Amino acid sequence: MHDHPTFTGPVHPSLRAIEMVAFDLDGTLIDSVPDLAHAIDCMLEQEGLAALGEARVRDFVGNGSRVLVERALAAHGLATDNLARVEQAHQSFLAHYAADPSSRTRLYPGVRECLEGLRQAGIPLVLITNKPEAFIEPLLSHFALSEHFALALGGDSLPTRKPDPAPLLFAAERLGVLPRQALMVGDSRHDIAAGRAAGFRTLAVPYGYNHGEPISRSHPDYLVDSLAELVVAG
Ligand SMILES: O=C(O)COP(=O)(O)O
Ligand SMILES: [Mg+2]
Repeated sequence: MHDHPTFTGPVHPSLRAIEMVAFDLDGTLIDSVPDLAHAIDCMLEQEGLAALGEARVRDFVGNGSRVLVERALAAHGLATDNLARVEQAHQSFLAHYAADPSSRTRLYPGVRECLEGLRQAGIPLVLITNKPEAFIEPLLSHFALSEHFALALGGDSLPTRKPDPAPLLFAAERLGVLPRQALMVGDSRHDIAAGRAAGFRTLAVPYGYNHGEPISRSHPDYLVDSLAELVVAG
């Protein structure tokens, strides 16, 4: 077990006996909805549909890019069983998002301190997002966070994504850590469900995207207002 020698204060109880921390990305580390909503609205404009804006799009985030696009089309009353139309809209969204995934996106307060503190304590970190893998590296490098993660998995890296536990179990096995020695940190019920199904401990932040519902309803093992609470004296 690590002895967490460089923490400035007491170790947060969620980290006791933890040998790997898995972080969600959107809504946990980064407030990405402004860029996601912009790309959705550009896609909608191309499809001859009205923009939805950040407040609407925020509640659609959490199950990957294709479901995000389906929800945006459904908000306009369009059936999502028209696969060709969904595919075209998805490709349009991906192209718009790829053109600018970060200029309106911000790191949440406490994130950098948390990642740096955990790294200094020698705890390996992994990133497990439902967003397509292609966007992970551009975003992490934009915020100079790439070096913190031993492994990063996207929603299309494996056959299944959160709330399925497969990416969490894959990461634990890759790092040689038992599920009960791992902590899943996220903002959505899909993170908590995946963490629980994988046998990880779970910790939630309340400020992200959870389809408009309080994350406390998912009964995470821990809830913190800021990730800084993991590494500073409380
Ligand atoms: O892309 C999404 O739907 C959500 O991504 P996340 O898993 O990083 O929150
Ligand atoms: Mg999230």
